[in-house]
Amino acid sequence: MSSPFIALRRELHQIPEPGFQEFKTQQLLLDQLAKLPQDRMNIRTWRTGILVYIKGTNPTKRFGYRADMDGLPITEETSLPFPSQHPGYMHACGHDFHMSIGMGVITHFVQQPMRDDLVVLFQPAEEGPGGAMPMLASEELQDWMPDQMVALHIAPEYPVGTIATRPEILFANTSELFIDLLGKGGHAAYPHQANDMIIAATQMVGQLQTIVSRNVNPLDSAVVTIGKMEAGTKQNIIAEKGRLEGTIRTLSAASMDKIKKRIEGIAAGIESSFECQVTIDYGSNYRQVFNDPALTGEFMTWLRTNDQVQLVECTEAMTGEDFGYFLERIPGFMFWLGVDTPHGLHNGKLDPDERAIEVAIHTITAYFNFKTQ
Ligand SMILES: CC(=O)N[C@@H](CCC[C@H](N)C(=O)O)C(=O)O
Repeated sequence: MSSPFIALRRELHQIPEPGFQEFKTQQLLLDQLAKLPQDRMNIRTWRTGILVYIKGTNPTKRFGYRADMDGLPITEETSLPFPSQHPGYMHACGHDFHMSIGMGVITHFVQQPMRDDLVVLFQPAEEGPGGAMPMLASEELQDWMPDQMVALHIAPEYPVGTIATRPEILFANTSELFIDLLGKGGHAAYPHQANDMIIAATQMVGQLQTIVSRNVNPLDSAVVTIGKMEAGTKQNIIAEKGRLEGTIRTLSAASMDKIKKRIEGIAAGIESSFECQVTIDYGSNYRQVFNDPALTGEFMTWLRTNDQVQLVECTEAMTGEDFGYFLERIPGFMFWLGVDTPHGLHNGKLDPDERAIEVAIHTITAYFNFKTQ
Protein backbone atom coordinates (compact mmCIF):
# COMPACT_ATOMS: atom_id res chain seq x y z
CA MET A 1 0.00 0.00 0.00
CA SER A 2 1.76 3.16 -1.12
CA SER A 3 -1.00 5.42 -2.44
CA PRO A 4 -2.26 8.10 -0.04
CA PHE A 5 -5.73 7.49 -1.48
CA ILE A 6 -5.65 3.85 -0.43
CA ALA A 7 -4.62 5.05 3.03
CA LEU A 8 -7.54 7.50 3.02
CA ARG A 9 -9.93 4.75 1.87
CA ARG A 10 -8.81 2.62 4.83
CA GLU A 11 -9.46 5.48 7.25
CA LEU A 12 -12.88 6.12 5.73
CA HIS A 13 -13.64 2.41 5.80
CA GLN A 14 -13.29 2.41 9.59
CA ILE A 15 -15.90 5.14 10.19
CA PRO A 16 -19.05 4.24 8.20
CA GLU A 17 -21.96 6.45 9.22
CA PRO A 18 -25.68 6.61 8.38
CA GLY A 19 -27.08 9.13 5.91
CA PHE A 20 -26.91 12.75 7.12
CA GLN A 21 -24.85 11.62 10.12
CA GLU A 22 -21.52 11.49 8.26
CA PHE A 23 -19.92 13.82 10.84
CA LYS A 24 -16.57 12.03 11.28
CA THR A 25 -16.41 11.37 7.54
CA GLN A 26 -16.94 15.05 6.77
CA GLN A 27 -14.26 16.07 9.31
CA LEU A 28 -11.74 13.57 7.96
CA LEU A 29 -12.28 14.86 4.40
CA LEU A 30 -12.02 18.49 5.56
CA ASP A 31 -8.75 17.66 7.36
CA GLN A 32 -7.38 16.09 4.16
CA LEU A 33 -8.46 19.10 2.09
CA ALA A 34 -6.71 21.44 4.54
CA LYS A 35 -3.38 19.72 3.77
CA LEU A 36 -3.63 20.58 0.05
CA PRO A 37 -2.47 23.81 -1.67
CA GLN A 38 -5.33 26.26 -1.13
CA ASP A 39 -4.67 28.86 -3.87
CA ARG A 40 -7.09 27.39 -6.45
CA MET A 41 -9.52 25.77 -4.04
CA ASN A 42 -12.70 26.95 -2.36
CA ILE A 43 -14.57 24.78 0.10
CA ARG A 44 -18.15 24.90 1.33
CA THR A 45 -20.02 22.54 3.59
CA TRP A 46 -23.69 21.66 3.28
CA ARG A 47 -25.19 19.58 6.10
CA THR A 48 -22.72 16.65 6.33
CA GLY A 49 -21.63 17.09 2.71
CA ILE A 50 -18.74 19.08 1.21
CA LEU A 51 -18.48 21.08 -2.02
CA VAL A 52 -14.99 21.71 -3.38
CA TYR A 53 -14.38 24.21 -6.21
CA ILE A 54 -11.08 24.15 -8.10
CA LYS A 55 -10.45 27.09 -10.36
CA GLY A 56 -9.13 26.30 -13.83
CA THR A 57 -6.45 28.29 -15.68
CA ASN A 58 -8.77 29.80 -18.29
CA PRO A 59 -12.22 28.38 -17.66
CA THR A 60 -15.11 28.28 -20.11
CA LYS A 61 -17.10 25.64 -18.26
CA ARG A 62 -17.35 23.66 -15.06
CA PHE A 63 -17.02 19.89 -14.69
CA GLY A 64 -18.40 17.97 -11.72
CA TYR A 65 -17.56 14.70 -9.94
CA ARG A 66 -19.89 13.39 -7.24
CA ALA A 67 -18.99 10.91 -4.47
CA ASP A 68 -21.52 9.54 -1.98
CA MET A 69 -20.55 9.36 1.68
CA ASP A 70 -22.81 7.13 3.79
CA GLY A 71 -22.37 3.58 5.07
CA LEU A 72 -24.91 0.78 5.53
CA PRO A 73 -26.39 -0.97 8.58
CA ILE A 74 -24.42 -4.17 7.92
CA THR A 75 -22.03 -5.95 10.29
CA GLU A 76 -18.66 -6.27 8.64
CA GLU A 77 -17.49 -9.85 8.11
CA THR A 78 -14.21 -9.25 6.30
CA SER A 79 -10.86 -10.15 7.86
CA LEU A 80 -9.35 -6.82 6.81
CA PRO A 81 -6.83 -5.28 9.25
CA PHE A 82 -8.78 -1.99 9.09
CA PRO A 83 -12.39 -3.05 9.82
CA SER A 84 -15.31 -0.79 10.63
CA GLN A 85 -15.03 0.73 14.10
CA HIS A 86 -18.76 1.42 14.14
CA PRO A 87 -20.52 -1.76 15.24
CA GLY A 88 -23.33 -2.78 12.88
CA TYR A 89 -22.22 -0.32 10.18
CA MET A 90 -20.04 -0.92 7.16
CA HIS A 91 -18.99 0.71 3.92
CA ALA A 92 -20.52 -2.22 2.01
CA CYS A 93 -21.40 -0.26 -1.12
CA GLY A 94 -18.00 1.25 -1.93
CA HIS A 95 -18.66 4.83 -0.85
CA ASP A 96 -15.23 4.78 0.90
CA PHE A 97 -13.77 4.15 -2.59
CA HIS A 98 -15.92 6.81 -4.25
CA MET A 99 -14.76 9.43 -1.71
CA SER A 100 -11.05 8.58 -1.83
CA ILE A 101 -11.22 8.71 -5.63
CA GLY A 102 -12.82 12.17 -5.32
CA MET A 103 -9.93 13.26 -3.10
CA GLY A 104 -7.48 11.86 -5.66
CA VAL A 105 -9.12 13.91 -8.41
CA ILE A 106 -8.99 17.07 -6.26
CA THR A 107 -5.34 16.47 -5.35
CA HIS A 108 -4.43 16.04 -9.00
CA PHE A 109 -6.12 19.24 -10.17
CA VAL A 110 -4.94 21.50 -7.35
CA GLN A 111 -1.41 20.50 -8.35
CA GLN A 112 -1.86 20.36 -12.14
CA PRO A 113 -4.87 22.56 -12.89
CA MET A 114 -6.85 22.05 -16.05
CA ARG A 115 -8.18 24.91 -18.14
CA ASP A 116 -11.78 24.55 -16.94
CA ASP A 117 -13.20 24.65 -13.44
CA LEU A 118 -14.01 21.55 -11.41
CA VAL A 119 -16.52 20.99 -8.63
CA VAL A 120 -16.23 17.85 -6.50
CA LEU A 121 -19.31 17.07 -4.44
CA PHE A 122 -19.16 14.79 -1.41
CA GLN A 123 -22.85 13.97 -1.06
CA PRO A 124 -24.45 12.47 2.05
CA ALA A 125 -27.24 9.90 2.35
CA GLU A 126 -27.23 8.08 -0.98
CA GLU A 127 -28.50 4.86 0.61
CA GLY A 128 -31.38 6.83 2.06
CA PRO A 129 -33.21 9.08 2.54
CA GLY A 130 -31.41 10.64 -0.45
CA GLY A 131 -28.98 13.56 -0.36
CA ALA A 132 -28.82 14.38 -4.07
CA MET A 133 -32.16 16.16 -4.38
CA PRO A 134 -31.70 18.49 -1.37
CA MET A 135 -28.05 19.11 -2.31
CA LEU A 136 -29.13 20.15 -5.81
CA ALA A 137 -31.62 22.55 -4.26
CA SER A 138 -29.13 23.90 -1.69
CA GLU A 139 -28.02 27.52 -1.75
CA GLU A 140 -24.41 26.35 -1.53
CA LEU A 141 -24.54 24.66 -4.93
CA GLN A 142 -26.50 27.24 -6.95
CA ASP A 143 -23.58 29.39 -8.16
CA TRP A 144 -21.28 26.34 -8.45
CA MET A 145 -23.62 24.21 -10.55
CA PRO A 146 -21.52 22.09 -12.96
CA ASP A 147 -22.17 22.00 -16.72
CA GLN A 148 -21.36 18.29 -16.86
CA MET A 149 -21.40 15.61 -14.15
CA VAL A 150 -19.55 12.32 -13.75
CA ALA A 151 -19.90 9.70 -11.03
CA LEU A 152 -18.88 6.08 -10.65
CA HIS A 153 -19.89 3.04 -8.66
CA ILE A 154 -17.71 0.10 -7.71
CA ALA A 155 -18.61 -3.15 -9.50
CA PRO A 156 -17.58 -6.35 -7.68
CA GLU A 157 -18.08 -8.53 -10.77
CA TYR A 158 -15.51 -6.88 -13.06
CA PRO A 159 -11.71 -7.20 -12.87
CA VAL A 160 -9.59 -4.21 -11.86
CA GLY A 161 -8.93 -2.12 -14.96
CA THR A 162 -12.47 -2.56 -16.28
CA ILE A 163 -14.96 0.25 -16.73
CA ALA A 164 -18.52 -0.63 -17.70
CA THR A 165 -21.23 1.72 -18.81
CA ARG A 166 -23.87 2.35 -21.45
CA PRO A 167 -25.76 5.26 -22.96
CA GLU A 168 -29.27 5.95 -21.60
CA ILE A 169 -30.58 3.92 -18.62
CA LEU A 170 -27.82 2.53 -16.41
CA PHE A 171 -29.70 2.15 -13.08
CA ALA A 172 -33.41 1.68 -12.34
CA ASN A 173 -36.13 3.86 -10.86
CA THR A 174 -36.48 3.01 -7.17
CA SER A 175 -39.03 3.44 -4.45
CA GLU A 176 -38.66 2.36 -0.87
CA LEU A 177 -41.61 0.46 0.56
CA PHE A 178 -42.72 0.41 4.20
CA ILE A 179 -45.90 -1.48 5.11
CA ASP A 180 -47.40 -1.46 8.61
CA LEU A 181 -50.08 -3.97 9.59
CA LEU A 182 -52.24 -3.49 12.66
CA GLY A 183 -54.44 -6.31 14.00
CA LYS A 184 -55.25 -7.55 17.48
CA GLY A 185 -52.78 -9.19 19.85
CA GLY A 186 -53.68 -11.95 22.28
CA HIS A 187 -52.79 -15.16 24.06
CA ALA A 188 -51.20 -17.83 21.87
CA ALA A 189 -53.78 -20.33 23.11
CA TYR A 190 -56.75 -18.16 22.04
CA PRO A 191 -56.19 -17.43 18.34
CA HIS A 192 -59.93 -17.03 17.74
CA GLN A 193 -59.95 -13.96 20.01
CA ALA A 194 -57.00 -12.28 18.31
CA ASN A 195 -56.05 -11.15 14.84
CA ASP A 196 -52.54 -12.39 14.04
CA MET A 197 -50.36 -9.99 12.02
CA ILE A 198 -47.67 -12.65 11.47
CA ILE A 199 -50.16 -14.56 9.32
CA ALA A 200 -51.33 -11.38 7.53
CA ALA A 201 -47.75 -10.18 6.92
CA THR A 202 -46.52 -13.51 5.57
CA GLN A 203 -49.56 -13.78 3.29
CA MET A 204 -48.87 -10.27 2.09
CA VAL A 205 -45.22 -11.07 1.28
CA GLY A 206 -46.39 -14.04 -0.80
CA GLN A 207 -48.93 -11.93 -2.67
CA LEU A 208 -46.44 -9.11 -3.29
CA GLN A 209 -44.20 -11.64 -5.00
CA THR A 210 -46.90 -12.27 -7.63
CA ILE A 211 -46.75 -8.67 -8.91
CA VAL A 212 -43.59 -8.93 -10.99
CA SER A 213 -44.42 -12.40 -12.29
CA ARG A 214 -48.11 -11.72 -13.11
CA ASN A 215 -48.68 -7.98 -13.55
CA VAL A 216 -45.56 -6.54 -15.15
CA ASN A 217 -44.66 -6.99 -18.80
CA PRO A 218 -41.78 -9.51 -18.74
CA LEU A 219 -39.92 -7.34 -21.26
CA ASP A 220 -40.02 -4.38 -18.87
CA SER A 221 -37.80 -5.44 -15.93
CA ALA A 222 -38.96 -4.86 -12.37
CA VAL A 223 -38.15 -6.05 -8.86
CA VAL A 224 -40.12 -6.09 -5.61
CA THR A 225 -37.91 -7.10 -2.68
CA ILE A 226 -38.93 -7.29 0.96
CA GLY A 227 -35.64 -7.02 2.83
CA LYS A 228 -36.94 -6.80 6.37
CA MET A 229 -39.92 -8.23 8.23
CA GLU A 230 -40.82 -7.61 11.83
CA ALA A 231 -43.68 -8.89 13.96
CA GLY A 232 -44.35 -10.16 17.44
CA THR A 233 -42.83 -9.86 20.88
CA LYS A 234 -42.74 -13.39 22.37
CA GLN A 235 -43.30 -17.00 21.33
CA ASN A 236 -46.62 -17.33 23.18
CA ILE A 237 -48.14 -13.97 22.26
CA ILE A 238 -50.09 -13.41 19.05
CA ALA A 239 -48.61 -10.46 17.19
CA GLU A 240 -50.71 -7.32 17.12
CA LYS A 241 -48.41 -5.53 14.64
CA GLY A 242 -46.35 -6.46 11.61
CA ARG A 243 -43.99 -4.41 9.45
CA LEU A 244 -42.53 -5.12 6.04
CA GLU A 245 -39.69 -3.05 4.58
CA GLY A 246 -38.62 -3.33 0.98
CA THR A 247 -37.87 -1.66 -2.27
CA ILE A 248 -39.39 -1.48 -5.75
CA ARG A 249 -37.19 -1.23 -8.86
CA THR A 250 -38.39 -0.61 -12.42
CA LEU A 251 -36.89 0.42 -15.72
CA SER A 252 -40.00 2.38 -16.73
CA ALA A 253 -42.03 4.96 -14.84
CA ALA A 254 -45.23 3.26 -16.05
CA SER A 255 -44.27 -0.01 -14.33
CA MET A 256 -43.53 1.85 -11.10
CA ASP A 257 -47.06 3.30 -11.13
CA LYS A 258 -48.59 -0.06 -11.95
CA ILE A 259 -46.69 -1.87 -9.17
CA LYS A 260 -47.72 0.72 -6.61
CA LYS A 261 -51.38 0.35 -7.65
CA ARG A 262 -51.13 -3.45 -7.30
CA ILE A 263 -49.49 -3.12 -3.85
CA GLU A 264 -52.39 -0.91 -2.79
CA GLY A 265 -54.87 -3.47 -4.19
CA ILE A 266 -53.17 -6.30 -2.30
CA ALA A 267 -53.16 -4.19 0.88
CA ALA A 268 -56.91 -3.61 0.53
CA GLY A 269 -57.43 -7.36 0.11
CA ILE A 270 -55.33 -8.15 3.19
CA GLU A 271 -57.30 -5.57 5.18
CA SER A 272 -60.59 -7.13 4.26
CA SER A 273 -59.58 -10.78 4.56
CA PHE A 274 -57.68 -10.37 7.86
CA GLU A 275 -59.80 -7.55 9.32
CA CYS A 276 -56.74 -5.42 9.95
CA GLN A 277 -55.36 -2.02 9.01
CA VAL A 278 -52.57 -1.76 6.43
CA THR A 279 -50.64 1.48 5.94
CA ILE A 280 -48.22 2.01 3.06
CA ASP A 281 -45.37 4.52 2.96
CA TYR A 282 -43.20 4.77 -0.17
CA GLY A 283 -40.29 6.46 1.63
CA SER A 284 -37.74 7.96 -0.73
CA ASN A 285 -37.94 7.50 -4.48
CA TYR A 286 -34.97 7.81 -6.84
CA ARG A 287 -35.07 8.73 -10.49
CA GLN A 288 -33.40 6.33 -12.93
CA VAL A 289 -29.75 6.99 -13.78
CA PHE A 290 -30.05 8.09 -17.39
CA ASN A 291 -26.66 8.55 -19.06
CA ASP A 292 -26.53 11.34 -21.63
CA PRO A 293 -26.21 9.40 -24.93
CA ALA A 294 -23.81 11.83 -26.65
CA LEU A 295 -21.46 12.33 -23.68
CA THR A 296 -21.49 8.63 -22.79
CA GLY A 297 -20.82 7.67 -26.40
CA GLU A 298 -17.91 10.12 -26.53
CA PHE A 299 -16.53 8.79 -23.20
CA MET A 300 -16.76 5.20 -24.45
CA THR A 301 -15.03 6.07 -27.74
CA TRP A 302 -12.29 7.87 -25.80
CA LEU A 303 -11.91 4.90 -23.41
CA ARG A 304 -11.38 2.55 -26.35
CA THR A 305 -8.18 4.47 -27.13
CA ASN A 306 -6.95 4.01 -23.54
CA ASP A 307 -4.70 0.93 -23.24
CA GLN A 308 -4.86 0.85 -19.45
CA VAL A 309 -8.62 0.34 -19.25
CA GLN A 310 -10.88 -2.36 -20.60
CA LEU A 311 -14.30 -1.02 -21.61
CA VAL A 312 -17.41 -3.17 -21.26
CA GLU A 313 -20.73 -2.01 -22.70
CA CYS A 314 -22.99 -3.39 -19.97
CA THR A 315 -26.74 -3.91 -19.61
CA GLU A 316 -28.93 -1.90 -17.26
CA ALA A 317 -28.85 -2.81 -13.54
CA MET A 318 -31.77 -2.79 -11.11
CA THR A 319 -29.67 -0.95 -8.54
CA GLY A 320 -30.76 2.58 -7.69
CA GLU A 321 -28.77 5.79 -7.24
CA ASP A 322 -29.86 9.28 -6.36
CA PHE A 323 -27.20 10.49 -8.81
CA GLY A 324 -30.16 10.09 -11.21
CA TYR A 325 -31.40 13.47 -9.88
CA PHE A 326 -28.14 15.13 -10.96
CA LEU A 327 -28.43 13.60 -14.43
CA GLU A 328 -32.00 14.81 -14.72
CA ARG A 329 -30.68 18.39 -14.45
CA ILE A 330 -27.10 18.24 -15.69
CA PRO A 331 -25.85 16.22 -18.67
CA GLY A 332 -23.38 13.53 -17.77
CA PHE A 333 -23.01 9.88 -16.97
CA MET A 334 -22.19 7.25 -14.39
CA PHE A 335 -19.99 4.21 -14.87
CA TRP A 336 -19.14 0.99 -13.07
CA LEU A 337 -15.55 0.56 -11.84
CA GLY A 338 -14.29 -3.05 -11.66
CA VAL A 339 -13.06 -3.98 -8.14
CA ASP A 340 -12.99 -7.77 -8.51
CA THR A 341 -14.44 -9.29 -5.33
CA PRO A 342 -16.57 -12.46 -5.07
CA HIS A 343 -18.90 -10.77 -2.58
CA GLY A 344 -21.54 -8.44 -3.94
CA LEU A 345 -22.66 -4.96 -2.94
CA HIS A 346 -24.48 -4.79 0.42
CA ASN A 347 -22.62 -7.91 1.61
CA GLY A 348 -20.66 -7.95 4.90
CA LYS A 349 -17.75 -9.72 3.19
CA LEU A 350 -17.35 -7.15 0.40
CA ASP A 351 -13.61 -6.58 -0.04
CA PRO A 352 -12.96 -4.51 -3.18
CA ASP A 353 -9.49 -4.52 -4.74
CA GLU A 354 -7.90 -1.19 -3.82
CA ARG A 355 -5.81 -1.04 -7.00
CA ALA A 356 -9.01 0.19 -8.68
CA ILE A 357 -8.68 3.52 -6.85
CA GLU A 358 -5.68 4.58 -8.96
CA VAL A 359 -7.39 3.31 -12.14
CA ALA A 360 -10.35 5.57 -11.40
CA ILE A 361 -8.31 8.64 -10.46
CA HIS A 362 -6.22 8.24 -13.59
CA THR A 363 -9.27 7.72 -15.84
CA ILE A 364 -11.29 10.64 -14.48
CA THR A 365 -8.42 13.13 -14.51
CA ALA A 366 -7.36 12.05 -18.02
CA TYR A 367 -11.00 12.31 -19.22
CA PHE A 368 -11.43 15.83 -17.81
CA ASN A 369 -8.11 16.84 -19.39
CA PHE A 370 -9.29 15.37 -22.72
CA LYS A 371 -12.57 17.31 -22.47
CA THR A 372 -10.92 20.56 -21.58
CA GLN A 373 -8.12 20.71 -24.19
C1 LIG B 1 -25.94 1.24 -5.74
C2 LIG B 1 -26.91 0.89 -4.68
O1 LIG B 1 -26.82 -0.19 -4.10
N1 LIG B 1 -27.84 1.79 -4.36
C3 LIG B 1 -28.91 1.55 -3.45
C4 LIG B 1 -29.81 2.75 -3.41
C5 LIG B 1 -30.92 2.66 -2.37
C6 LIG B 1 -32.19 3.29 -2.81
C7 LIG B 1 -33.29 3.29 -1.78
N2 LIG B 1 -32.87 3.52 -0.43
C8 LIG B 1 -34.07 1.98 -1.87
O2 LIG B 1 -33.77 1.04 -1.11
O3 LIG B 1 -34.99 1.89 -2.67
C9 LIG B 1 -29.71 0.32 -3.90
O4 LIG B 1 -30.27 -0.37 -3.03
O5 LIG B 1 -29.77 0.02 -5.11
